[in-house]
Amino acid sequence: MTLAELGWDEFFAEAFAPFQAKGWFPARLIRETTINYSAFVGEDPEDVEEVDLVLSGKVWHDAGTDADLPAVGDWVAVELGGENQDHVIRARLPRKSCFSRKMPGKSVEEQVIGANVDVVAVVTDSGPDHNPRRMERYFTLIGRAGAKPVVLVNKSDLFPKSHNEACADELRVLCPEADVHVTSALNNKGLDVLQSYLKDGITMCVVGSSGVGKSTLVNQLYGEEWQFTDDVNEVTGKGRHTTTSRELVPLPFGGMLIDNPGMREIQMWTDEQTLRESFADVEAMAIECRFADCKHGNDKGCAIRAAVEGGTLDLHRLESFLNLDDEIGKLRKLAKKRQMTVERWAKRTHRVKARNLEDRIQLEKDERGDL
Ligand SMILES: Nc1nc2c(ncn2[C@@H]2O[C@H](COP(=O)(O)OP(=O)(O)OP(=O)(O)O)[C@@H](O)[C@H]2O)c(=O)[nH]1
Ligand SMILES: [Zn+2]
Repeated sequence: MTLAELGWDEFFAEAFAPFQAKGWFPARLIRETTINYSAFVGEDPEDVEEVDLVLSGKVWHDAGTDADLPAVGDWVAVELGGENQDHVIRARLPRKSCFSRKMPGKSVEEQVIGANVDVVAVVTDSGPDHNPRRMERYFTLIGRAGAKPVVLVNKSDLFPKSHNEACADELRVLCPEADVHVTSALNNKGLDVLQSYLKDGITMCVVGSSGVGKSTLVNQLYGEEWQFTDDVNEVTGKGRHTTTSRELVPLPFGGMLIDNPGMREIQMWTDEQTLRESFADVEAMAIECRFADCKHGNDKGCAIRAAVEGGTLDLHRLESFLNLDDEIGKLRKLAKKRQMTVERWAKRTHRVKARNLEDRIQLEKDERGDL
């Protein structure tokens, strides 16, 4: 494989020029674990080689936030170590694009899902997963990343053609920049369009709710079972996935895919605003209630209760609406807990990553303010 096939171009070559003078090599990060990174290093630009890397204390130290740290998809400058020496990431090159999300809650902490991502494919279906509001959130993330949005309305075999098309049209209106395709990953139908995006040097992320068919699709593209496993847990009877690290995988016919467990979490993020928005229809009904302070209980002239009695509003939905404040409280707690876990995790990985002795010594010096 060549550097160019990995996406190396003039933009990165120019950014790399000062590091070349130091005898370092360009590399693209393909995997990130809690202890180190793996990358394809272009010591020979026409024949890259996979190596493990550690992060230099300087890069770690200079990173103002987690989002500044090298992430899967990043191009970095690497100093190759001799025998029994670590190969060290000396610098991260600027990103052309960065697919990231904000942590839920009030925090402004940014979490990088993949760096230098060209195309983000959102997998959904025209049935239970169809949710224009959630799709809007995806489109916002993708737009901010500077990537091309592609939507796959999957599981087309399960729904009538007209239904799939209506759903696709709705999404096209929602995001005119997006290419929307109807697919059936299970039957390998419509997936050939993806190959028109996956050219040499192009990196794609596949995101979407659990169970919409992302792994099925990726396996179809890859032509064989990739790192996704689908063993069925004997106790729960449910399939489970063993993908634990972030990974960039070159595809046999060109292009690359980034898989990232973080992407699987996107569908779980909800925030107060989304929760409120999802009850917009009920809130609109409340305007029709006779009294402005209607509690939608036994109050006279309550439009919401009338809707429940008339069968146009589900009772469960009304109950959830009445519990909205509770729900928001729970959400805030959850977001806080999740954020604390992430922060703790990030601190730990920082420490572990600077495990290269020389870097640690430098780091301690830096921290003491020595020269
Ligand atoms: N009928 C039908 N079933 C599909 C299709 N694509 C995937 N499935 C099935 O949907 C189920 C979930 O598919 P996965 O590929 O594991 O879904 P996923 O998006 O990777 O799910 P997570 O790993 O939980 O995020 C499996 O039983 C698939 O066989 C499709 O196009 N049609
Ligand atoms: Zn009311």
